[in-house]
Amino acid sequence: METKSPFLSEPKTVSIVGCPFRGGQSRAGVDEGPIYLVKAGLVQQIEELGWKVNFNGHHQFEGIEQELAPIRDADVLGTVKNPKLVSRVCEAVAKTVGDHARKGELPLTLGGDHSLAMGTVSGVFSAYPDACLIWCDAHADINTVESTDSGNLHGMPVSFLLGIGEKLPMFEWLKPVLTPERIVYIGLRDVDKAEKKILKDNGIKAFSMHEVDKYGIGKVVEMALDHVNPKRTLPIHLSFDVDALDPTVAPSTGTPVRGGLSFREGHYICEAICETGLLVGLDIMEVNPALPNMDDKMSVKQTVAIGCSLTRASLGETLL
Ligand SMILES: NC(=[NH2+])NCCC[C@H](N)C(=O)O
Ligand SMILES: [Mn+2]
Ligand SMILES: [Mn+2]
Repeated sequence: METKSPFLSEPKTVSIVGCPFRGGQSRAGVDEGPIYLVKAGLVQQIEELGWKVNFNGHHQFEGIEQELAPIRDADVLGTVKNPKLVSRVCEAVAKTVGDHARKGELPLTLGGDHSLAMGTVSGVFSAYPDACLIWCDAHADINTVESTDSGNLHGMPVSFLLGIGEKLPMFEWLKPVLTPERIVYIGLRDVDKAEKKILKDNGIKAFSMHEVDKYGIGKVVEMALDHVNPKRTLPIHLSFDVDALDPTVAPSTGTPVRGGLSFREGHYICEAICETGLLVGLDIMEVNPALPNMDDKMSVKQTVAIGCSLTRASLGETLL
């Protein structure tokens, strides 16, 4: 770890924000993701790369969950599921992540489902308003309240961050911190029809698996950075949904889609972003240790290990 960050304080510190949360989607188990990642030794692995690590236990959302329990079954607005719960949790995450970022620490958020990115991106962009966002995912997660078929908020965080679509009253706290030219996608291959239109109408740059096949991952990451960060001066937030990887590589996730990134392609993205020296925020999302089924311990081990190795690659682990 020789490079000195223009943004982070010394000694370089990672603050882990463990988010055992699943309210943005319907499959049980994704709330166990952060617990498994830490149990696999992630704290020590990051320390071995030369970082100071803050981790004081996972975020406790019980207070919020209990307080909202009486409205639990009624927490639906139109088609949108759990909007009050997701909003309250993301608001808390935004505050925690923002506080770490303002102190010059690098917040590492362990999901939990990808709705949490409303919190992580809000938090990081409150500290770095000119930051850019690199979103690695099979999905665009840019459905709006109007366009969603599933009603799951983990399919909508990007539209909320951009401030497009109908604004739900409980998300009053969430400011549109993101602009369309400051986000770029890598790995897309399961984008809803309405989402394709949103991407097009807003001129949002995306490198799908088609572009990864066509140009190779090296060129794709270079083009993605050229788009959001042409002079390589702006802070970078990387939000990595493990379903960006092929299901043969990362099987334990809620919405797997075949034809994804290889093991190396996924890690290359993290390594190349690390090499810029501009990373200020990182999310590792959608690791679900209850999938594909309770008996498949090998798949869980493999996916948790990849959550850890993607993190290490983002934080300076090199092959040589
Ligand atoms: N973070 C995720 N895994 N998102 C999957 C979203 C799938 C689908 N587009 C939806 O809106 O529900
Ligand atoms: Mn996804
Ligand atoms: Mn996602």
